[in-house]
Amino acid sequence: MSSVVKAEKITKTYTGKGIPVTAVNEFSLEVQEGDFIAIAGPSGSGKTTILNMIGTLDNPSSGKVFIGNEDASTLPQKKLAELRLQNIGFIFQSYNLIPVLTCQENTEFVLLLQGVPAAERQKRVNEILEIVGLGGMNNRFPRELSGGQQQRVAVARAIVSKPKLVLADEPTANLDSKTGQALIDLMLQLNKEHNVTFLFSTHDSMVMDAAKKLIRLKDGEIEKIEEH
Ligand SMILES: Nc1ncnc2c1ncn2[C@@H]1O[C@H](COP(=O)(O)OP(=O)(O)OP(=O)(O)O)[C@@H](O)[C@H]1O
Repeated sequence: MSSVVKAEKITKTYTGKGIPVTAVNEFSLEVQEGDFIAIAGPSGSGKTTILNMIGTLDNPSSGKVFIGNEDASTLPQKKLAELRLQNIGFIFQSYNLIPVLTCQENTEFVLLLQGVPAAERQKRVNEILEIVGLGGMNNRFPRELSGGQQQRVAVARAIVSKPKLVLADEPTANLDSKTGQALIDLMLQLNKEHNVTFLFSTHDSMVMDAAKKLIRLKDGEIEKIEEH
């Protein structure tokens, strides 16, 4: 199995005005193709900080992140942005849909950035909206969708470019338990049938139960790893 991303003893220390805060301390993880991993821990334990560093949205204070075999710290910004665009899909807790764009436009945004031609974009968007259960809703705006449907658009947008890895920061946090379970089932299906690799942060016991590997975090450090 090949390594999708690897974190090697990544540490993040925030040095604001007061005392420096070490949010994450020497966290290491290798994510392999096909993994379905959750990072769980109390509020403030460093989950989001870890995902941001693994997604190369934020730099570690020390330690290294590898995307495939590339050491992210040695790459120029432009190359890093390209590598991120080609390899990683993001699902944020707050959906982060663009309100003035329709489902179709929100979903195809990454494909536009990748220079995929219009006909191919249309085909892929239709396919993916069907997969996430939003077939035919291409022209709806986010405000015309429920929270669960908006989260599905966020999932569609994250997977439409067929990234190697999807990073999902508390994807079920704003959903009721039924909608949350449906979203987990969808991600499990994508993992099984389309070999999409997932790394979550979560407080949600349903996500923890679904995870094949569960990393319990405490005060920025790994407390325990459970394999299911
Ligand atoms: N930009 C920042 N500046 C200073 N401290 C920060 C910053 N971002 C996060 N922190 C601190 O780092 C620690 C870890 O935060 P992080 O958001 O990663 O936790 P989390 O586990 O994702 O929490 P939650 O479950 O509440 O989202 C917290 O103590 C937080 O206050």
